[in-house]
Amino acid sequence: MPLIETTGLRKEFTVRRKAGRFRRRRHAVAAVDGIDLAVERGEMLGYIGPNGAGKSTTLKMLTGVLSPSGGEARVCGLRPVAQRTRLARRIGVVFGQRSQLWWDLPLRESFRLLRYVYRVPSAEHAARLAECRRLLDLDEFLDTPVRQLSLGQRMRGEITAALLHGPEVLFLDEPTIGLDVVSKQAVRSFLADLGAAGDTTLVLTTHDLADIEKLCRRLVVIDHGRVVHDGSLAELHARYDSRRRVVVDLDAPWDGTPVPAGATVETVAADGFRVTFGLAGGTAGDLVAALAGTGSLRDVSVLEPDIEEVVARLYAEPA
Ligand SMILES: Nc1ncnc2c1ncn2[C@@H]1O[C@H](COP(=O)(O)OP(=O)(O)OP(=O)(O)O)[C@@H](O)[C@H]1O
Repeated sequence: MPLIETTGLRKEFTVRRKAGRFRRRRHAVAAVDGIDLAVERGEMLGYIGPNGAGKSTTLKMLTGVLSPSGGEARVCGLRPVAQRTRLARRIGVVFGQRSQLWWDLPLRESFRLLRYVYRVPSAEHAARLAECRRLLDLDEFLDTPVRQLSLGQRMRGEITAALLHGPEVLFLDEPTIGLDVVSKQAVRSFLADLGAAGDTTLVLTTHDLADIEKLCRRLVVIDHGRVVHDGSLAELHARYDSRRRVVVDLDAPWDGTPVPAGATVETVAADGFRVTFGLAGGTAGDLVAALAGTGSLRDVSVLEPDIEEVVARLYAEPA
């Protein structure tokens, strides 16, 4: 049975819109418009989409913060709103905008209090905390009040706080937003290792494409509250015919040597000494072997398809 399952999940908000000079009329707007989703244990799911697509609203319904207007959701076999307290013991939540730490207390004290909130056995709590301290480098600021932590330090604290009770699912809403390059990398590698260990199912929303590349084996893309893609990043590239590129530097200007099927010349630069090929099929090895036969091959680099390009194309498609 999937660990997370939704059928026809919907959320409508009522908004007031101008209707004439002084009048306002109420309108129902579907922020989430019929989402069917099944996530198996151990998956690392990227839940992405443009601004206002309905990502946070979905996560709020899955974590029991918001009641759906229609459809069904089950997380760990529980109904998120009706069984919110039981669910809280089985999931961890990291929402960039909201903190689960005590603002005036040192980080260490927040962690201690969370042990009582979730009634975690002392040895389990100590073991998980020790691991997070080591992997997320917490020791330097463990005794600092939360209000004095930098954003990157606080995020590492939030992730630890969400994991101390050993949740089966970790929901993260924009976990790397606003972090500097070093903190981003620390958070990403930690989450990658956590996901790879296989015990924790990760669901994250992000606008950072590097998060997606590093963390999400499966991508669910939503737009206007509906799923517009569900599959791996590789499938997304295949759908948009993304190409790998091979850039070669030559000892003599390019003379139009025949290349294997699937390879096409995209650009010729540096007076013919640098050629970029697009690879729609075949391997970079076949192309390089063909070029090596000319005797003028000096250097080769292979560029993976550009995720930015493919996601921009996907977001630009009408829902
Ligand atoms: N409490 C609310 N009342 C009215 N409308 C809301 C409310 N919360 C969200 N919305 C609307 O629902 C839609 C989806 O919002 P949501 O926050 O889920 O999007 P998102 O995909 O998380 O966006 P972002 O990437 O910008 O965070 C938006 O049009 C938003 O304005």
